[in-house]
Formats: sequence, structure tokens, C-alpha cells
Amino acid sequence: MSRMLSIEPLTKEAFAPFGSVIETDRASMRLINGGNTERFHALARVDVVGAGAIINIFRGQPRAFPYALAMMERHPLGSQSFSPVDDRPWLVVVAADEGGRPGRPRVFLASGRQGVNYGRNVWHHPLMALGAASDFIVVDREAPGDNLEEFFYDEAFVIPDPL
Ligand SMILES: NC(=O)N[C@@H](O)C(=O)O
Ligand code: NI
Repeated sequence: MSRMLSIEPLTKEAFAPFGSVIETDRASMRLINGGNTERFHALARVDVVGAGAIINIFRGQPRAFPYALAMMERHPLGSQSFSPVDDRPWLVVVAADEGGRPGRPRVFLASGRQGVNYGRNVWHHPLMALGAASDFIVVDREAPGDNLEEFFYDEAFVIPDPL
């Protein structure tokens, strides 16, 4: 099978096995503040084991393409969410677990208005910004504890230029 990966649009349905998509949608909306504000409620849930959740900003430098995807990681003790600040598209790369290692990666193109919450212990690639340095609000787990597991493929996959 080819090592060249295809790129899919990010949808709630396609991403469901890996976590949640954080985006405004009518189904989750409730009016608050006397009708002044639309609350898009409970788009994702923070899942941390034995520690608190923290809110961070990650500033990712743009990745260069074609990109050799050699590794994946996961966080056994906590979920991790990324929400873009700059309204710029970015890439989300995840994989199913196959006997303790990631299977073939799936690559999703996220819009600048879509974030994701990786479920706890879900294989993913570290942040992949596109085009320019991009900020993301990241909610994940406060240390301590070994909350990072990395896996390196025998042969890299290739992500073509998504833009
Ligand atoms: N290491 C770190 O905090 N970042 C990664 O977890 C990531 O998914 O980008
Ligand atoms: Ni991570």
C-alpha cells in the first residue's frame, strides 16, 4: 500500500473515533445572557487523570510539504484540545490503535474555525500549522506523570501539500 496519505475534510462524523470537533453548530447552541450570546454548549469534554486541566497557547511554525510523517504520539493520562486563534487552516493527523501501536495515519484538513479534542490515549501527530506561524488555545493535562508516548514508524508516510 502506498505511503502517500490522502487528505480528508474534517467532519464530526469522520473524526468521531478519535475525539470531538470543536466548531459552532446549531444543535449545540443555546441562547444566554438575555439573548445577547449564543452558547455552543459542551462541544468536547476534558478528560484528565490524577491532575488538573490547564489552558495553554501553542504557537506552531508552519510545516513544509511534502511532509515526511515518521512518528505519532499519544497522551495516556489526558485528552488534548487545539483551537485555532488565527482563522487559518491546519492539519489534524490521527490513527487508530493497533495492538499498542498506531495504524495508518488519517489526515484531516481543518478550517481556521475548527478545533479538535483528541480523546485520552488517542494517537495523533504533534501540531501541524499551515502557511504561517499560528496560535492555538490548547487544553490538556497539568504534569506530573509520564503523559507522552511516542511511536516511530519503520518507514515514513508522506503528506502532500494540502493547500
Ligand atoms: N508536546 C506537546 O505538548 N505537544 C504535543 O502534545 C502536540 O500534540 O502538539
Ligand atoms: Ni499531543
